[in-house]
Amino acid sequence: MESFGVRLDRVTAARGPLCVGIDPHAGLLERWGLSNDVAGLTRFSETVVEALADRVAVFKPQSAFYEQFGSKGLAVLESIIRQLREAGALVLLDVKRGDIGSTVAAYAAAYLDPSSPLYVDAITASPFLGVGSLAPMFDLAAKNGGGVFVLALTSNPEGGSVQRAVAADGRTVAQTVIDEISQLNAGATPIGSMGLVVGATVGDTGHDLSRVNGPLLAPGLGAQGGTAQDLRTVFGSAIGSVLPSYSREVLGKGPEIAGLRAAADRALDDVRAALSAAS
Ligand SMILES: O=C(O)c1cc(=O)[nH]c(=O)n1[C@@H]1O[C@H](COP(=O)(O)O)[C@@H](O)[C@H]1O
Repeated sequence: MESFGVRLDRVTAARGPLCVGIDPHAGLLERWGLSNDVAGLTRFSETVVEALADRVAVFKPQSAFYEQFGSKGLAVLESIIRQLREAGALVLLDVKRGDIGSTVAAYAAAYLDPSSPLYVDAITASPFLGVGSLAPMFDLAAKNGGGVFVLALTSNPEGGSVQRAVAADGRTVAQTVIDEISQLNAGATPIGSMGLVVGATVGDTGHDLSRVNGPLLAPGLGAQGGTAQDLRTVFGSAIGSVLPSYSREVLGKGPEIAGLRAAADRALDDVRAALSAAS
């Protein structure tokens, strides 16, 4: 099986470096004229699939918005994961999982084992029980051509108090995460399969991202105030590995198919301009 890094490189070369988050907030459902229930969730999700599945490289459904409707919500999630993947996109499921190693192995089986109903190309993970506790995820991802995106410097204002705390060896917690993920990606070409999450809102991080050799997911664009121009400041020389991610900024332009497509095109134009200006 080809690695996630190889597959990501190919799909972003063909479709452009863009991730669209699928976050069916109650407020968005209302704006789209949909009910805040499973029927509304289904209609919303299928409209995003119809508008964008064949043109955007990566989709990041936010699991929480599906989980809140129980098994019926998860059935919708399973269905759109399948449709997005059949349309040639990669699915990065935003679940931010993390636990002790033996439990992490079960999360890995849930999302990164091809026989699972919720199998996806990659997931988000939380490293705050120790990056090493995520090893079963890294192992299963590597075995099956999957990816794991580990939180490093998140876009929310509260993140810094934990992530920028200085550990006993003088590095910040975030730099420790960055360094451990860098080791997992060492030597991979064209890019490794273990990613990091660094928010577009965090400014000049003061952290060294130069050796990650893996994809850098940048959420926080649009609704949270980050702009494509900010990416240069945040990522510096690592900007070539950035996967910019927009949710509400694109979804807010629905429910018309044309509106969603125009918003995704605009986002891609913005990030392309920012990434090429930097190279
Ligand atoms: O892991 C993430 O995707 C994530 C990390 C982070 O630091 N900040 C962040 O906003 N996210 C997610 O990215 C999405 C942002 O949505 P918008 O603000 O609408 O673009 C949400 O699903 C968040 O859960």
